[in-house]
Amino acid sequence: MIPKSRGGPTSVVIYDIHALQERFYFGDDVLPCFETGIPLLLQRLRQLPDAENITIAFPDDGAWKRFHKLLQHFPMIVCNKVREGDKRIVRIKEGNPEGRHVVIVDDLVQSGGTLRECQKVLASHGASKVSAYVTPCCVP
Ligand SMILES: O=P(O)(O)OC[C@H]1O[C@H](OP(=O)(O)OP(=O)(O)O)[C@H](O)[C@@H]1O
Repeated sequence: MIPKSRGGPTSVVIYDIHALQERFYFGDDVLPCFETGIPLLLQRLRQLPDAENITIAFPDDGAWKRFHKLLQHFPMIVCNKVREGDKRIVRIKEGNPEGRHVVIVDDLVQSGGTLRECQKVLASHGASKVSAYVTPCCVP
């Protein structure tokens, strides 16, 4: 329960909301404001000693659609992901990780299976280092 503030509805800032319909979760006493954490990621990437060797990877089309415009000055890798029961099968659809520090950007981590499988496929195609950035993180 979020109490109303003295000035009216309380503002709640949500970073990288997973599904836009989740904004209707709040009642009239809450004013949700939508932001993205990508500027923080960009700031961090600029500080890295290998900033010139960064490639961004999206584990699936959903992540690509959401974030690619904000990261378009980096080389990119787009993957395909299919779920089979509890398994996630990730394949590279376009882009080349060879010799690159690849930063996976996704819109959610839940079990970590997608990140793990994505890391494996990037490493097996020659990525020199794999990191990940995800804003909403549901820790079971
Ligand atoms: O950490 P995990 O348990 O692997 O879950 C995280 C993944 O789940 C969602 O994708 P989903 O396969 O549901 O497809 P979507 O992109 O259409 O949401 C989300 O986009 C992540 O890629």
